[in-house]
Amino acid sequence: MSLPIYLIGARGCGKTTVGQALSQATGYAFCDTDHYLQLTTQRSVAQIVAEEGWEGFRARESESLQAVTAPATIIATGGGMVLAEANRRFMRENGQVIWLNASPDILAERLEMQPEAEQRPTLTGRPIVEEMHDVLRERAQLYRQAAHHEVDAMQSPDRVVEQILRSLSLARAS
Ligand SMILES: Nc1ncnc2c1ncn2[C@@H]1O[C@H](COP(=O)(O)OP(=O)(O)O)[C@@H](O)[C@H]1O
Ligand SMILES: O=C(O)C1=C[C@@H](OP(=O)(O)O)[C@@H](O)[C@H](O)C1
Ligand SMILES: [Mg+2]
Repeated sequence: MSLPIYLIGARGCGKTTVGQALSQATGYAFCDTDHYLQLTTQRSVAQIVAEEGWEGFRARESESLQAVTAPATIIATGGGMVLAEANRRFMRENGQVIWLNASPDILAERLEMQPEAEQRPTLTGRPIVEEMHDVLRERAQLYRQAAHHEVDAMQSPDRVVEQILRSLSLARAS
């Protein structure tokens, strides 16, 4: 059975973009937990947070992780999926977990170019560069704990896909 592949990492590291390319390269299905929530609730992340708070969003996000998990599927998670210990354990136990790692300055640069504010309401109320520094300071250890493999996400999406495929085949060979 082909285990699901979970992509984790901060906002802007490319989980959605790389996930779609990896799906093309492998023939696996593609799912994005934020898109799943948008479809099933007919609301954006910003609307869910406005109506239910971040706590409500996090509960829905954890449910979406379980709902989209299936064999032979690439799953792009939201950047905060790793905050819950149960989600970190679930991903590690049910699939291969890949951390797309990029520096806070690169992440901020990408997010400034493509903010998608309805899907990415502010987490801290601080300017984006400071926010990404704060977020990685808090979460880097959680991404590291959850991941089976870490990949440099500051390369082109095609190179990131290649590196993921290499990590997975090396893992299978060892
Ligand atoms: N490897 C990459 N190199 C350059 N830009 C990228 C890369 N990956 C993603 N991007 C860009 O960064 C932005 C956020 O990408 P996205 O896939 O939505 O990230 P995430 O799902 O991790 O938040 C998009 O504008 C996307 O085109
Ligand atoms: O980092 C976070 O806490 C979040 C990241 C977003 O997803 P992306 O990482 O796909 O941007 C989305 O789930 C939500 O706005 C919360
Ligand atoms: Mg995304």
